[in-house]
Amino acid sequence: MTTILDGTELADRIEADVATATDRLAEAGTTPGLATVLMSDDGASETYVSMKQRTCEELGINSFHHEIDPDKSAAALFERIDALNDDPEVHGILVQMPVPDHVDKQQVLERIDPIKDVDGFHPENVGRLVAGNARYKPCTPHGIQKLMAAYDIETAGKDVVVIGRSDIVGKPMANLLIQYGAGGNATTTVCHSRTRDLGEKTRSADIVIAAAGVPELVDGALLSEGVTVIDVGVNRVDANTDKGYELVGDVDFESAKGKASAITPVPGGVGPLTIAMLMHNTVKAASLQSETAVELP
Ligand SMILES: Nc1nc(=O)c2c([nH]1)NC[C@@H]1CN(c3ccc(C(=O)N[C@@H](CCC(=O)O)C(=O)O)cc3)C=[N+]21
Repeated sequence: MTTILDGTELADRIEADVATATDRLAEAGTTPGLATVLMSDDGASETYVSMKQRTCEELGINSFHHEIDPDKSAAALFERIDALNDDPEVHGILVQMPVPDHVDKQQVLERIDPIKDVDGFHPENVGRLVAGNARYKPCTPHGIQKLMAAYDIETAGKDVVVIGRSDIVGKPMANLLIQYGAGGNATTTVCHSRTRDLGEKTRSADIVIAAAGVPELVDGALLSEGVTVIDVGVNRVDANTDKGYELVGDVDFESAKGKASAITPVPGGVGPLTIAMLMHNTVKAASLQSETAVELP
């Protein structure tokens, strides 16, 4: 029997608790606010940003959306970020990635006031995370930790293989996994496009976290019996559907399910948790900035 790890259900529960914390803060005079900034015409980015706005509204969080023409200069984006840094109603700022090639991503991340950096991508927050003193844990790795905890999937002493070394998922995920404490203490291997023999690594893993952005990279042949499989992929591949595409993970679900004791689906796995933890970080940001303590899930 393979357990399907239900991210949608857990995200709903986390969001209900975040909504309660939002109410407490609002009663104390601070309604949490999240600003999303989109500098892209990409359909997937538009979808994700609108999902974030909608979830804010459901939870009672103020949502402020800003679009910058992707043909504009980086200065246009920086000016907007500066204004949001100065806006007391905005507690969290998310600049949707990727930004256009002519905009230096690192400069964008460093421009955001670290206290408003609810993605946790500013070097100050990355440094805190690596030091074991995270302020805002990056949303996707944080969500994966919550999912494993909810299903009593132990990481301590386990062999975990992370596939992918992105700043958004792979690197922070590996950092959390090697830390002391709950959701950590794992023997962690980070694999990537230059890894010589991926299967050799993944077949000896207790937990495989696939975050390479390659559709169906991981199939049953790469896995051992009883493994836990976490699929971070959200790849849109052309298909004969209403939308003209189909959402495919980094894992070939059917063949992997044949080996796994537990596996996340796509959609309905990690994705919804990413959004839930963004809401969590936004309320934490409002709490820190208003110096009003609230209980968070
Ligand atoms: N600054 C920044 N922060 C991010 O957190 C960020 C980003 N940039 N750029 C892109 C990635 C991607 N991302 C997703 C969030 C939710 C789903 C999600 O909820 N997916 C649904 C399906 C959605 C659909 O139908 O397309 C699911 O998996 O069930 C997916 C992907 C956040 N990202």
